[in-house]
Amino acid sequence: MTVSIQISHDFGPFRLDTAFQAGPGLTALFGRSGSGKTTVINAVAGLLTPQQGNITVAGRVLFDSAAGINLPAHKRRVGYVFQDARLFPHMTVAQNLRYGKRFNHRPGPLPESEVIDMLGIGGLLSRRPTALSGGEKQRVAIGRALLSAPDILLLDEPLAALDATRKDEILPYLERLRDQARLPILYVSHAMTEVARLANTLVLLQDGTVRRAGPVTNLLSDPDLAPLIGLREAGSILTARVLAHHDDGLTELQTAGGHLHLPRLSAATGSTLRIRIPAHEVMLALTPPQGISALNVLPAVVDQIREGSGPGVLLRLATGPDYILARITRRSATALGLRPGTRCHAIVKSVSVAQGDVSGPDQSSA
Ligand SMILES: Nc1ncnc2c1ncn2[C@@H]1O[C@H](COP(=O)(O)OP(=O)(O)OP(=O)(O)O)[C@@H](O)[C@H]1O
Repeated sequence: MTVSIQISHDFGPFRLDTAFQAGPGLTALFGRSGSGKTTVINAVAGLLTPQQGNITVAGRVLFDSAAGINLPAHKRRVGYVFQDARLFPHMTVAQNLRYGKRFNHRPGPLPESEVIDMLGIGGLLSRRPTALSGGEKQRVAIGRALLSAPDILLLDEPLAALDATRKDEILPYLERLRDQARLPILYVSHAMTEVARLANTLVLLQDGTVRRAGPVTNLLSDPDLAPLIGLREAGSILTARVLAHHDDGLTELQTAGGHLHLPRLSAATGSTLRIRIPAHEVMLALTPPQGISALNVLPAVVDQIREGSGPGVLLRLATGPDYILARITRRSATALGLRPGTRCHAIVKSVSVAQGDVSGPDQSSA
């Protein structure tokens, strides 16, 4: 494993007791405010010395309390990007980027020209930070971190200070970073939409401990974890391939469980996409629905049912080898007689789309 973390620290009222491993690609640390996400990445960066534990990144031991190893922050080879970009205001973008290279003589994961290209900051090089939007500042901060030749990137809610439009603007750059940077990324967030779009691996933190860690697809389709993720945000992600762009303005996607039709997408035929199906956007029918306007109906088998204390139930449905989550009322589940093994049809009312495979290009060989 590329990253291995096992740390304990007692702050008095709050105790962190966290262990997880992460492979290449983007690992999201997700949890409510105060669950310990920033404390974990501060420990990796060397900004906090845990009372006990060990941290290894790309084969280098950064911290091992038993062996008395505690590398200082500047020797850890971490690139840290904070919520606010923290660029040097008196320097141009080019000088800020070069600053990243100042303290190391090793080649970075990507050459400078590729970093500039990947982050789309070539046109900004002579500007000062005051002349940049929030999203542009964050892209420069990521570039500066990458050029310091890190073994790992730590991103602490890099979109938190941006409005919705700026967030949408920067997300495709983060997808490219995930797919092209060739180094592990720990990404702190409490926004499930970002996590679903970007993560390969998910670490769910609750009160300082890891509730679950694993591939994002598995965790997001687990009904037992939905209350922790947030019932309104619950939903599964799948990989889909663009099959065709039709003349009537629809794009046809192939998932392992069947075909979906969405309003025209710009992605090329044959490309792979990551799609998210929110649980509350799925309806169920026992027979193939007829006479309805919904285009997207997948044959499914009920795999798991989770009842909560409210009026809703969560169902995990197998659609081929994939799983999707559906949230319907307990009354409907009873009326339809749903139980594990029931064959049904999932009517998918809306789907959101992002670039990239759910497993990530690096994970296939992991
Ligand atoms: N130096 C410290 N001294 C005492 N308590 C601390 C210290 N650093 C963090 N904590 C406590 O540890 C807990 C976890 O904080 P942390 O910032 O890691 O949470 P988080 O999940 O990143 O939250 P948020 O999403 O709000 O940023 C909090 O209760 C915080 O008050």
